[in-house]
Amino acid sequence: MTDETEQGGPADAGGANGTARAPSRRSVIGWGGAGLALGAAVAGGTTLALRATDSPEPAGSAGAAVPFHGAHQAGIATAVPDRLHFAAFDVTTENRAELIQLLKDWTAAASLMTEGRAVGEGAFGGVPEAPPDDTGEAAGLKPSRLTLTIGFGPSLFTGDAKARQDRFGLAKRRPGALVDLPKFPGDNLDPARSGGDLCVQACADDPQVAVHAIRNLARIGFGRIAIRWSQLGFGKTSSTTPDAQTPRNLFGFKDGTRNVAGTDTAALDRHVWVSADAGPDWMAGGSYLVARRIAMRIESWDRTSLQEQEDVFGRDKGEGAPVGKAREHDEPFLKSMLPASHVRLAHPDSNGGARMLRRGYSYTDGTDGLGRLDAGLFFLAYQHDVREAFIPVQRSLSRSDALNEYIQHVGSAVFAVPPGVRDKDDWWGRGLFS
Ligand SMILES: C=CC1=C(C)c2cc3[nH]c(cc4nc(cc5[nH]c(cc1n2)c(C)c5CCC(=O)O)C(CCC(=O)O)=C4C)c(C)c3C=C
Ligand SMILES: [Fe+2]
Repeated sequence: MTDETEQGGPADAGGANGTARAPSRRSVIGWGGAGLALGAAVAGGTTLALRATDSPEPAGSAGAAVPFHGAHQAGIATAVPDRLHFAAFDVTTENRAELIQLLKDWTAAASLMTEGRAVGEGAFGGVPEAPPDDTGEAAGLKPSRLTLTIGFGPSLFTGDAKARQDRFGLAKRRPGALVDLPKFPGDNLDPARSGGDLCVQACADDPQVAVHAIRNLARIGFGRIAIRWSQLGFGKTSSTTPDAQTPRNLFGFKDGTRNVAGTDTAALDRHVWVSADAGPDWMAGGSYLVARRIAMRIESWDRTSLQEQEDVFGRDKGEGAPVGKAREHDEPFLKSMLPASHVRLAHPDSNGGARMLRRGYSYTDGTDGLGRLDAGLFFLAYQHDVREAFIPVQRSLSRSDALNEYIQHVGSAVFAVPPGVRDKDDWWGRGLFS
């Protein structure tokens, strides 16, 4: 497992999902302007030569690269960069071989982009008659700790919405844990912001790097997939690095205080990674992701007294300490909190020990027609089984949480997130299709 700090990871670049040094995209594209030279460099392992000629930033900087290959996909337990572009896709081809080829093409592109390299033969200097392989807007930008994480939605295993046939022969391979989420009280889900056959989570320090990654994957998939919905996020609301300062959500509270840490291998094994005996084989080392777009009623909240705000969460607003305690990381005493307080209801002791790794982001999409901020939390949580974590916790929150007066769930999706891509011969989803 990674041993990262919020600023980056170990100084060596070799470990699985650690943070590595990498060149700027401009320098690679400069080399790769000769097209074939870049292809050869990437395929033939002249990575070191490319790195040596560049002047990489120190490994701890925001410009560093996070290794793409490893036992687990990067973007789960790795440090959370500040920007997100999340996309859910519908698979439009009905052809299994085309879907497999897409996943191979995506893997190759993702591996390059996370290293700070351009897709294929780059954005410039190629054949004038053809569109360039890369769209170019990330040229000259650092890798920015870009992580790309793929997931497979329930609908991939059951066919398209109209016919419900088994398009890709995957029905028997659907994990028991990949259940459709139930409707919870208060849900006001927009189908146009929900579901998806595939998802890709792009996290990076630079929003342009994250957007470039999703844009290029969508472009590569043209004719085989179509974007169903996507979500931009900023200001991570939970970190996986407890030694760093806890970020604040749009209600002004520290969020992620008691999150699963990316360095806590025991908690990750127990609560986040799918174990080998849980089945199916192809999910061992993977995880299940729940994504919820949760609108936050900012104006109502801003007119609420400080006391009420603190009662809602069961923590104080400044320090983030639980009720009756002085420091943020003091152990909460649940009975001293109001029964409807968010932390009391969400705490593992109220949910049979259930935990999940949260790595959500704030979002704002301007204002609605009534002058209210269209803003909220894009909640992302990884767990080994949604039936044991998100579903029971959300069932309890949706019934009783005092926070419900100020929030509404408006989008929802669940995905099986396979284990990591082991090496350059491996590809996203190989286990599922083998
Ligand atoms: C179903 C899971 C959860 C949803 C949905 C959810 C929404 C949500 N949460 C906040 C703000 C905070 N949540 C905090 C703690 C917390 N929340 C969940 C789960 C869900 N939250 C858990 C499991 C926990 C940890 C409980 C514990 O172990 O004590 C906190 C407190 C700080 C912290 O520990 O992270 C805040 C603040 C918002 C605003 C929100 C929806 C918009
Ligand atoms: Fe919460």
